[in-house]
Amino acid sequence: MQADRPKQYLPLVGKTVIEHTLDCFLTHPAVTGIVVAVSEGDPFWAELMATTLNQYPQLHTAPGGRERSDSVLNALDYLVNTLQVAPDTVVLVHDAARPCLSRTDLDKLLTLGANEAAGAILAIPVRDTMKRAQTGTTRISRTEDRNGLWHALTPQMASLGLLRTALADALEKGVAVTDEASALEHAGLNPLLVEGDARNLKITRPADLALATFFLSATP
Ligand SMILES: Nc1ccn([C@@H]2O[C@H](COP(=O)(O)OP(=O)(O)OP(=O)(O)O)[C@@H](O)[C@H]2O)c(=O)n1
Ligand SMILES: C[C@](O)(CO)[C@H](O)COP(=O)(O)O
Repeated sequence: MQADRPKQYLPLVGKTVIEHTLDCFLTHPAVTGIVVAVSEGDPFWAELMATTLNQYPQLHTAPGGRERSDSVLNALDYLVNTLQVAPDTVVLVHDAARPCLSRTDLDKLLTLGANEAAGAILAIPVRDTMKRAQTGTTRISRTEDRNGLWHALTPQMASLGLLRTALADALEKGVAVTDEASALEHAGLNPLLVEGDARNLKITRPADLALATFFLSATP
């Protein structure tokens, strides 16, 4: 992001990226608690927790990890060990860098995923023609069949006990898990794909911040 601070603390339409991300969950009646995984001694998070976020008792902090999957496991451990949350409780894992999640998409996931023992995730079908590059080059090797290909988004939803066991097992075996569904897949499960809105983008490049500004300004 070429920025002077981690991207989740960059300003976006009147507050920080992470405050927008949290909004959707802080205001949802079905969300009884939120655990945010942050690096130890993160001064930006400490400042938010001491000011704008200090009015939310349902907000908790767990230690961040080296990779995304380590942070997620730490947050799940915190739910079990510190908050004593029951294993059959439904959890949603969401990227701090996705500040444009809509209430409509969150409700759709909660509704369609409610009876899914294998979990459910927001995703969008691939629309463009997909090219496979020759290894290590920018030259096309072939065109891939896009039928049945989806972009994985977040939130990703599963029961706490199931996800924690699957994630811990995958990490122990050195399996690359870039999202929660990967861990569930590794456990032999087939989570449900719930079609979401492409506006739920992940802030990765400066242009994404401009898009997020547009989406959040256009949506009341
Ligand atoms: N050690 C890490 C890395 C990432 N994340 C979470 O995973 C989300 C998605 O990761 P991404 O934004 O892709 O992470 P980066 O490593 O910052 O990648 P990028 O190069 O895309 O900016 C982040 O928003 C953050 O919520 C985390 O909790 N712990
Ligand atoms: C979880 C995720 O946002 C789904 O698209 C993505 O996998 C995060 O991966 P990254 O490797 O941390 O960018």
